[in-house]
Amino acid sequence: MSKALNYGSYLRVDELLQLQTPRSSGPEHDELLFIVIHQVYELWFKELLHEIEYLQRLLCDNDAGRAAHTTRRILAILKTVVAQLDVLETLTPLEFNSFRGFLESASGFQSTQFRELEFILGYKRENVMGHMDDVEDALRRLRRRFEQPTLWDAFLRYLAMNGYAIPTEQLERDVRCPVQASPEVQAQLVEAYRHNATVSNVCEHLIDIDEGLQEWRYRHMKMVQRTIGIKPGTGGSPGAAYLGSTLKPFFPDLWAIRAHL
Ligand code: HEM
Ligand SMILES: N[C@@H](CC(=O)c1ccccc1NC=O)C(=O)O
Repeated sequence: MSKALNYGSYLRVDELLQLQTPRSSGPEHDELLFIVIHQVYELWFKELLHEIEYLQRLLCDNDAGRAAHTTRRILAILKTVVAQLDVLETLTPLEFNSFRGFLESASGFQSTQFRELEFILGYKRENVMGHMDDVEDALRRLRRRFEQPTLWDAFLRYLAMNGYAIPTEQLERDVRCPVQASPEVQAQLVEAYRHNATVSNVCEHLIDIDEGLQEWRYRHMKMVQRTIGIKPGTGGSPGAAYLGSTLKPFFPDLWAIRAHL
C-alpha cells in the first residue's frame, strides 16, 4: 500500500536537496550560497512566467479586476527577487574568487528562463539563443516563447477591446520583433490616463512590472561591480559595463507618455 502523502513526498525535498553540487575543491564554503541563490532565482523565474502567462490571458479576457490581483502577486515576487540580492552581496570578492575559476564559461547569459522572461515582456532578440548550450528541451521552450505574443500584445488587445484606436499594424504586428515605441499608441494611452481610471490602473501595473525588472538589472549590475569590479564576465561580456547597457524599459510607450500628461 502506498505511504500517506507527507511534506517531504509532496515537495520531493530529498530530490531537491540533492541538486546542489559544488565544483570547487574542498568544496569552498561559499559556493553552496552561490548555487542555492541561483536555483532559488530559477524557481522564482518559473513562477513569474506562470503568472505573466495568466496575466496575458486575463488582459485578453478584458478582466481588469483579476489582472490587478495577479499583478500584485507578480510585483511581490519582483520585490523578493530584488531583495534576495542582499544575500548574495554578503559574498565578498575574495570569497567569490575562491570558486569563480570552477565556473569556467558558465554564465547568467545561459539562463533560459531569464530570456523567456525578456521574450514574454517583449524584449525579443534571436541572437541570445546562440548563448544556449542547454539541453534541447530548454532551447525548444525558448524558441516557442520567441514565437509567442508578448504581454504588450495582450495589453494592446485589451486597449482595443476597451474602445481605443490601436492601429491595425500594431494589433497584427510580427510578435517575433521587439516591442517598439508607437506615437499612435501613446496618443491613446494619454486619453486613457485622462479619462479611464480602470485602463490607466492597468497601465500603472504594467509600468510597475517594467520598473521591477529594471530594478533587478540595476541591483545585479551593482552587485557585479562589488564582486568583480571591471573584470570581464565568464560569459565573455565586458562585465558590469555590459550590464549597464541593458537598463532599458520593456514598455517604452508607457514611459514616453509621462511627458504629455
Ligand atoms: C557573484 C554573483 C554574480 C556575478 C559576479 C555575476 C556576473 C555577471 C556578469 C559579468 C554577467 C554578464 C555576462 C557574462 O559575461 O557573464 C552576468 C549576466 C547575467 N547574470 Fe549574473 N552574476 C552574478 C549573479 C547572478 C545571479 C544570482 C543571477 C540570478 C539568476 C544572475 C543572472 C544573470 C543573468 C540573467 C545574466 C544575463 C543578463 C543580460 O544579458 O541582460 N547573475 N552576470
Ligand atoms: N558571469 C559571472 C559568473 C556567474 O555569476 C555565474 C556563473 C554560472 C552561473 C550563473 C552565474 N551568474 C551570472 O552570470 C562572472 O563573470 O563571474
